[in-house]
Amino acid sequence: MAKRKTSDSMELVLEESDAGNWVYKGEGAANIVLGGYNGSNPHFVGKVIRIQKAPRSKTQSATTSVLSVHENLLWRDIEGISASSTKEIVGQLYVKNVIIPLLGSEHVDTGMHILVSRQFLEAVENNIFCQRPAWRVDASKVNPLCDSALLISDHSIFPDGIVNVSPYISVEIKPKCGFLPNSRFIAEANAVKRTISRFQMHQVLKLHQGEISCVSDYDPLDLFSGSIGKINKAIKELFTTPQNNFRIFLNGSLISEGMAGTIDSTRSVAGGEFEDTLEGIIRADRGFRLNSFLQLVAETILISGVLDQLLDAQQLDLIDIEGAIHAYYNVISQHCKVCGEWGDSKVSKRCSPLHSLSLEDSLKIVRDYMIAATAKDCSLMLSFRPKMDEDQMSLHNTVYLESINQRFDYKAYFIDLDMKPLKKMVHYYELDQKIVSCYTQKEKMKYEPPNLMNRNEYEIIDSHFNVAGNSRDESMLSDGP
Ligand SMILES: O=P(O)(O)O[C@@H]1[C@@H](OP(=O)(O)O)[C@H](OP(=O)(O)O)[C@H](O)[C@H](OP(=O)(O)O)[C@H]1OP(=O)(O)O
Ligand SMILES: Nc1ncnc2c1ncn2[C@@H]1O[C@H](COP(=O)(O)OP(=O)(O)OP(=O)(O)O)[C@@H](O)[C@H]1O
Ligand SMILES: [Zn+2]
Repeated sequence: MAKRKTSDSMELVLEESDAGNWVYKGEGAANIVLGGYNGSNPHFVGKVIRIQKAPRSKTQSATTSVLSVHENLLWRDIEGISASSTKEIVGQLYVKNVIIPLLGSEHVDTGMHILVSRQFLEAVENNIFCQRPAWRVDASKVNPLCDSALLISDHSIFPDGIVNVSPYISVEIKPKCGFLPNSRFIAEANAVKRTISRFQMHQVLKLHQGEISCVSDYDPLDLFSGSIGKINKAIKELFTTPQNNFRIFLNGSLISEGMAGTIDSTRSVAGGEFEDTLEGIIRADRGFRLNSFLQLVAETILISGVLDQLLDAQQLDLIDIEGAIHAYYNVISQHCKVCGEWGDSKVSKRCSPLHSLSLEDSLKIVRDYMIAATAKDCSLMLSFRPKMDEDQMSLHNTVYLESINQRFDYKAYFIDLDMKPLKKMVHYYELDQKIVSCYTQKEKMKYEPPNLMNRNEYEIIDSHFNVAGNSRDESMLSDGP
């Protein structure tokens, strides 16, 4: 490992020979995460490194600027943002100045910027190839042209400096949007958005497009409800159909089978096997541990209140994408394509006042929408360790599970708090319309027997929703200006 002098500090540089000290931990659409460091540098113990990915379909260039002109305008109040030379630095400033004031510093880790050599990235790419889900490999690779990465605490472990005598267990939950929109800019044809959660409707589109093989009964509205019964139900549903919304780690290693980034995981771990895993963590008889564990997760969500702030941040999306899209066109000073398509209709008339807003007001609407988008897509990591000595002082919060009379230390951290690219606004609008219209069509089919339906209606859905091809567009993960 080398050290390189930068303008204001000495930074660590990860070289080719360091790659073997890290193991694959997981990935999302935009980043690959390595952990389990087994080298000799104490800076890296208990940490993960988060490395940008690049879509295979796009030629990468090292010279594109980090933020576009309009993004610089949108985020100009974040000190130092326009001078930031890498995505990681922009990301850190965003977390520090925008996200932490909303979610609190207790549950957020800004991480540290480190340098990585191209040889390090290429060696990582080779080393982790076999562990990555095939569909992620097809879509993207480690971006060989980024020269920095983010070093963050591994939130799936309990690093105390004390030798760990007791095992610990962590869950990662991607809660998604926990409220129903109530904006007057929602078209009447889309009124269903006011009563059914976006997650539930999106499941129908994902099923239709072949991204999942069965729909999940998880509903974010339950998870965010503040009612223990509903939170319990949400956690059970997440365990039953985890998809990419629920993962389990034992002593820092992923144990929920086949889930490392796969979107279609129908079951996390075999119930019986998991009962054995929980021995030594949950003080209950075999057969009762799983239920207690799921209860523990639900209780912790309730007593920690950690989702309350997240919900407030999500609700910065005040006027829904059907309103915010118009403010977006004001910000980029372009003719509004949505109003253009609606022509002289009722909807267009309802939304046209949005085009008379000042630039400042339009910027605020779009900024708040983008922040809410981050809050709707982040994940929560909850880690638990049984308290062996009830009287022992703890550095962590504790939770008491009455049903089994047992106390646990716990930690709660949000991960994946990335700034979303501004150009995604158009995608957000289009996806929203697709989700609602697919859901509405499918509901209609439920009540109208197929033989009475006009054949054209099926054709319209299939051509519109591209049944054969999976329409997930990972080109969005690298944002050009
Ligand atoms: O639009 P959504 O709700 O499908 O969310 C996307 C996620 O899909 P999913 O949670 O499976 O539905 C999607 O997750 P997956 O790739 O499906 O695991 C990403 O998190 C994506 O964000 P980004 O492009 O990496 O910044 C997410 O995009 P954003 O909407 O957060 O920008
Ligand atoms: N600080 C951390 N501690 C432990 N595990 C982590 C940490 N950060 C990320 N991970 C693991 O790596 C996976 C991918 O990370 P992350 O969600 O940040 O990727 P992403 O590409 O930004 O995701 P998305 O698809 O939502 O954009 C996570 O799902 C989690 O399992
Ligand atoms: Zn408009």
